[in-house]
Amino acid sequence: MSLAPQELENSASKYAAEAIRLDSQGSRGMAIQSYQRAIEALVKLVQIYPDYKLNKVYMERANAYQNRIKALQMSHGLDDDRPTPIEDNRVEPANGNGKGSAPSGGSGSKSGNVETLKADFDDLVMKDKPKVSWDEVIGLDDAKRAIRESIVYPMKRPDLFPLGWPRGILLYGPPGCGKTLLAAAAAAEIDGYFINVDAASMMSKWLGEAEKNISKLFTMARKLNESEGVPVLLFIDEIDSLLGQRNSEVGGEVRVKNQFLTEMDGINGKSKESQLYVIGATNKPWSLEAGFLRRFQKRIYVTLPDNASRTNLFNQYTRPLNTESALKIDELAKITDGYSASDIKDICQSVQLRVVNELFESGKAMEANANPRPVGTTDFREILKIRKPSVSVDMIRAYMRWSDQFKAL
Ligand SMILES: Nc1ncnc2c1ncn2[C@@H]1O[C@H](COP(=O)(O)OP(=O)(O)OP(=O)(O)O)[C@@H](O)[C@H]1O
Repeated sequence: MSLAPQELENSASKYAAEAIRLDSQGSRGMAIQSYQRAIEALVKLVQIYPDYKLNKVYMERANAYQNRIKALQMSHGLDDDRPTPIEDNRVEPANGNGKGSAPSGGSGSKSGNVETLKADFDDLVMKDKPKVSWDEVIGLDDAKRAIRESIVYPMKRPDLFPLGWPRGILLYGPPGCGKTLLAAAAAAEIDGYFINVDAASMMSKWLGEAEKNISKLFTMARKLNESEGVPVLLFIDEIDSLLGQRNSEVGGEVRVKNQFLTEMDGINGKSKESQLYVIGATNKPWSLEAGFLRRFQKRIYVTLPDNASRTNLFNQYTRPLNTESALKIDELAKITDGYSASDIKDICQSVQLRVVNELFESGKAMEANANPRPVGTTDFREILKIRKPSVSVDMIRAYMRWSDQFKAL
């Protein structure tokens, strides 16, 4: 999660803690105001980032605060002097600032019987059998080979690996270059389960103790592997946030980190029968410390696409579009040096939107058989004027420097 949502989340959490404190002191009016602010921050978060994995949790919290406001208003109408009790059925605010309990509605209120809310850990964990083929992952030949060598071959012929093989793989590099796709393709090739979690959500204040989440996650992956007898690939995105400054609790980071290292040791020390792999992904490899890196014996740089890959990406993402026959894909590849694969996908989408908008603006969109005109090289040039690469040259230099020192294929 980038900075802005983190700030919103922090502010929601701050208002909620304040509301609960005021509530427990019987300051009804002020508590209501703070609950209201917490709700506003949560709702904003969900609106701005509609796909974020924690949204369900946020909405549940917002509903709980809303119910508490109703309960407070109701009891206010009934009896001015008696504060609504909130002692019963308390819910610890997840991990957060630990300043108080989440509202329960309390036995004294008529309508505010808010259920005990537990953020649902399972909501964060997407378990899937992906159908991504290696061909869909454009370029990245070194990364594909390294993943095949460490996951696919040992899977197929474990007898050829008497000394064991690595179970931890780190994919690092700029955002939007295919880390997730690569991991999904590996899971597809071995016909395994792909568990996709993002470490930043696991560290969220709203989800209970982060180290317990880590332990639940590994237990779940182990059980799945043992019970179904199929390989399990645990993909942990933004793995650097396990070390992060987000956990405000003193000592929290250390416990999370230690829990993770212990779990990784468990996996690396496993017998040949175990088919559990951990692929960690990060855009900030430099924030990982030595203990972490040691557990990922393979460290693979997932780079920006080169010229040939950009050509293939443009081919892939313009295929479903109606393009002019003279579309110069080679030129597009040349002028997009420095753009990520996901930038290129976005650019193709923007070009299509441009011609669709044109059609609507012409007033003809709803006429029978009305279609946008084909997209051409000029459309791409126009979009590129206003769409800069999402990764800076300085960032790329930083990845290369880090690679020189820590890459391990
Ligand atoms: N190498 C690639 N080949 C084809 N499409 C790609 C490639 N890399 C990225 N894309 C497109 O961009 C989208 C985002 O890429 P993906 O999520 O795999 O990147 P990532 O490196 O994991 O990024 P992040 O660091 O932001 O998680 C993909 O769903 C895919 O559509």
